[in-house]
Formats: sequence, C-alpha cells, structure tokens
Amino acid sequence: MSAKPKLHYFNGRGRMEPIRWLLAAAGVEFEESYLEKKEDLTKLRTDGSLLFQQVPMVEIDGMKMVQTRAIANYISTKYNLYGKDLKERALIDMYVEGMFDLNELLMTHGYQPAEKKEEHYANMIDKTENRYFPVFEKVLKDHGKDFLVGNQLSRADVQLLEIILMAEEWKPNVLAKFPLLQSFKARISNIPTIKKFLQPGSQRKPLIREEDVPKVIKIFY
Ligand SMILES: N[C@@H](CCC(=O)N[C@@H](CS[C@H](CC=O)c1ccccc1)C(=O)NCC(=O)O)C(=O)O
Repeated sequence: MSAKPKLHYFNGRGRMEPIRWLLAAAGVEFEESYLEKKEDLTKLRTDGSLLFQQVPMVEIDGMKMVQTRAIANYISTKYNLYGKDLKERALIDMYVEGMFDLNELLMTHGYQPAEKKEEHYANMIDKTENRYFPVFEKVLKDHGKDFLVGNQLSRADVQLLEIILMAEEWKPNVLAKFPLLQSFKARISNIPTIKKFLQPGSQRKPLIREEDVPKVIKIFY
C-alpha cells in the first residue's frame, strides 16, 4: 500500500482546493502539512522541495509534485477520472481549463483589495452567468447523460461541482437560470465519496474570512 499523498499548502483553499476535491472524489486519503508563516515556506525552499519555489506541492508516489495542473493531471490519470479515450480526455481538458479560468476569479475574489472588490465581483458573476455556466448547461443538455463526458465520473464533473458551490457562496441563486446544473449539483453531490467530502469535519476548506487574508499574504510576500 503506497504512502498517503501529503499536501503542502496553507490551511485554506487557494490553489490546492481542486486537488483536495479530486483526491476526495477518488476516495484517496491524504495528509496535509500547513504553512503558517514565511519561515515554513522558506524551509521547503531551502531543502529543495519546491521546483519553482512555490506551493502547492504534493508528495505522491515518491515525487514532490508542484504546479496545480500537473498535480491534477497526474491524480486524474492515476484514479481514472480522465475519460475512457483521447477524445473524451480532449473534452475534459477543454471543460476543465475553462473551469480553471472561472476558478481564478472565484478563488481570488476574497483577496481583492476593497477598492477593487465591487468591480471584481461584477466581472466574476457576469462571467459565471454569461460565459461559463451557459456552456455547461448546454453540454449537459446535448450530451444527455448523468456526467459531462462519456458515462462515467471524470475530473470535469468534480471540478464543476466545486465551482458551482463556490459561485453559490458569492451569489446563492446563481443557478436560477440553469435547471440542468441544479440537477447535476444534486446528482454529483450524492456520489458517496463526494457526499462524505461535503460533510462537516472533512478536509474541505471553508471560504476564507476577510480577517485571515493578511495572514495568508504574509506567508508569501
Ligand atoms: N502556477 C503555479 C502557481 C503557484 C502559486 O502561485 N503559488 C503561490 C501560493 S498560492 C497564492 C498565495 C498568494 O498569492 C494564492 C493564495 C490564494 C489564492 C490564490 C493564490 C506561491 O507559492 N507564491 C510564492 C511565490 O510565487 O514566490 C501553480 O498552479 O501551482
């Protein structure tokens, strides 16, 4: 039995949350090592653990993986969350890259300075409702299956549920015009491994509180 993956990041969502979601959906237990101060980051850097001096870093299968997308690709391939063939993987990649673009907005909103928050929010919600969610609503309609690609769970389904929940945190009725996304959310949330991850006490991280933002920034700058 290989050792559990070990995630190195601060105790929050940031760029590591999509990786936590994938591991949880795959039913893979993982450990976490939290960076709490700049010295914790410096230590990882000086012992040569960070290829680009950055986190996320995941110790998995004897590797110290960095770069969120590379880590997510590895986990998705290893745990069969990447479709059944090259064409399904191509669709999954397109959908997931779009989701990463939306996630960049959703993930960073809480970190925006006061003077940028209103404009950032308007753009974030506009892109959510008018660029990204309409695409996935149509994919679900045209594909007509339980999942976005093929007929099995993939990383695309996992990451779409993650961003749906993040979008709802900022705008609770964001799915009002997307009935197929509403049923998708209920269906995927009910998958046992995901249902467990959504329970209180799991390793899923909460939305960052405004008062904690300076503490996170201080670790990295
Ligand atoms: N391409 C890479 C990029 C990885 C990356 O940007 N890592 C950062 C920490 S995460 C960041 C922390 C505050 O800015 C954050 C925290 C919360 C939300 C968004 C970003 C880092 O290590 N910054 C130190 C440095 O760059 O010297 C990847 O996809 O993995």
